[in-house]
Amino acid sequence: MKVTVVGAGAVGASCAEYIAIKDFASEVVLLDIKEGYAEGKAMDLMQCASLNGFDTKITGVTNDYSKTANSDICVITSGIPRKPGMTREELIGINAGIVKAVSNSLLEHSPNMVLIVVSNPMDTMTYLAHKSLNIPKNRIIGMGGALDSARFKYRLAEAMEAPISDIDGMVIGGHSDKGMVPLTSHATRNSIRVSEFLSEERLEQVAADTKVGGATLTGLLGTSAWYAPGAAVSGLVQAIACDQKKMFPCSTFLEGEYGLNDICIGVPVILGRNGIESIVDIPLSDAEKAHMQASAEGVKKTNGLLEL
Ligand SMILES: NC(=O)C1=CN([C@@H]2O[C@H](COP(=O)(O)OP(=O)(O)OC[C@H]3O[C@@H](n4cnc5c(N)ncnc54)[C@H](O)[C@@H]3O)[C@@H](O)[C@H]2O)C=CC1
Ligand SMILES: O=C([O-])CC(=O)C(=O)O
Repeated sequence: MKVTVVGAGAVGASCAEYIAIKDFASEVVLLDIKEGYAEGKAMDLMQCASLNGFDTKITGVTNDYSKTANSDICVITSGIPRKPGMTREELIGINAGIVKAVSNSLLEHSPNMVLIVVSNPMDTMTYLAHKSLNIPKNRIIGMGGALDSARFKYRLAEAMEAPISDIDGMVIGGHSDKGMVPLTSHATRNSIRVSEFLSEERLEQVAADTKVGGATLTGLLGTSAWYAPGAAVSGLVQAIACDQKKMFPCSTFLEGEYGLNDICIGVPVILGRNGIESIVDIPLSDAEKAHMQASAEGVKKTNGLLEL
């Protein structure tokens, strides 16, 4: 199983590290445009192998796509991250060109790849990949919901003073400060609805904190987060590589599902060897449906800025 990660920056390197530590891939190729950077990150990570006990071979290359040839899974993390006070949508001007060029180069060398798009604004970058590559939609996946759901569970556990392993919950919708739809009515602690433990006001606060999870970290760090993003990507890569048929909310091209068309946005999907094996239709409350609709309008507005 060969995995390529483009962008050896904060998220790309974190993702490569988690993939290696989980030890399910034979090879990870890190590619970056900055001379020597991916080679350096790969060497540093390989020097963790004997310490962390993995056999995954990590190599780094400077913009040489021939070394990515025949990858089963490719991940795009290349592009600029936001700074405090910015929205993800403001990154479109620089990142759209990068994502378009990188996704085309990847496809040229790995015609059967499953592609995971991470660069922001992620739903729009996933849509851009879908429009530019002309490959089956099940092979293009945007990562956002897996991370947002992890942050939702973190906030729920914090509010309940419970261990995170007790909590289950999911965030769908656009991966943006306003567009996320935390599915509070479906969230549970050991199968008991969270509304049994927390007041409506506290649950609203949990949802609000979840939605600005990325912005909060950007304010603290001066750039956006990388540990949980890297871990979330590695979870998707593992589900595909190991054909796990696990459910994650991911950005995928919709054709009528959830009443939406011609958009990539986060919905629950089953991930396996074919990428998106199926889209899962779950019942939403009227409020959740309205949030999803508003979220889709926001994503479509950003998509409108693309030169397709
Ligand atoms: N979807 C999600 O949940 C998340 C998305 N992100 C996004 O991921 C992206 C990367 O974030 P970081 O890793 O923190 O940024 P970073 O600046 O640490 O790394 C980005 C890397 O991309 C490289 N790069 C730029 N243009 C390239 C090209 N044409 N080809 C190959 N490499 C190129 C840069 O040299 C740099 O090393 C950002 O757009 C950020 O907003 C970050 C976290 C979560
Ligand atoms: O906040 C950002 O810009 C990066 C990101 O998407 C996240 O961490 O959720």
